[in-house]
Amino acid sequence: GRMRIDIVTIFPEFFGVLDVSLLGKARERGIIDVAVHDLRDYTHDRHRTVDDTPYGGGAGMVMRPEPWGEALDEVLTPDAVLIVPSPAGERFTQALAKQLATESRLVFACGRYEGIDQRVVEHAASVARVREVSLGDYVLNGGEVAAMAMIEAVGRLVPGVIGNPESLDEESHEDGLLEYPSYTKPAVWREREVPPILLSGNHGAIAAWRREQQVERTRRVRPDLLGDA
Ligand SMILES: COc1cccc(Cn2ccc3ccc(-c4cc(N)[nH]n4)cc32)c1
Repeated sequence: GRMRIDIVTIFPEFFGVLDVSLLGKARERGIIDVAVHDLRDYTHDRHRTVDDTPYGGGAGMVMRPEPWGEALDEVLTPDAVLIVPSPAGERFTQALAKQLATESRLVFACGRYEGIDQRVVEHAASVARVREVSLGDYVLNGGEVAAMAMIEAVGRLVPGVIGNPESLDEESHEDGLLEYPSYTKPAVWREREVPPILLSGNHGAIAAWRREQQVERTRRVRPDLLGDA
């Protein structure tokens, strides 16, 4: 397949849904191979312990380095990019998604508790490229939801996964602007009309109107994308 994705998590069942979604087709076509690994398979005690108390004190638990070391020894190859979802990571953006979509191998390390012993990331960086990535400025309970979102955002950009690739060109954040509003039949719905320009057949005027809608919507909702103050 064009891309291989390995996911290490204590909740492997969480990723079962990847079999049915859009990525399910990509997997059938052999474009994207996904393998999920249970971190507890890399523990050796009776209780399959993956966490312990934090050095220096503080609330919560930290994920032990040993199981992670053994799991990544198995899946992390030098050509891979290790993606570690984290509240303290760089922001995940469409630009990063596009960059990751060109990679042949991605490994996702999904943490829980208060995160993973930092030495795991430090060691991994001696083997492969490592990126700690945040989905946004809000706190999740673990990395699985973030990994799922990133896998979907990256997967859909891998050539052959999306049926009609031209739809990728016009979407939000593609040209740095939010997308224009979309309409379909009926022309009138609950006494609300579709903007007449869209029924005019004047494709130049329609393109101009759509661009204006993008700029206006971006200025209203996401002025930060315009570099405005
Ligand atoms: C301050 O609160 C926390 C501090 C540390 C860790 C956790 C919980 N947690 C564990 C692993 C993990 C991986 C990713 C994320 C995450 C990513 C984004 N964008 N939000 N949250 C959260 C995670 C909570």
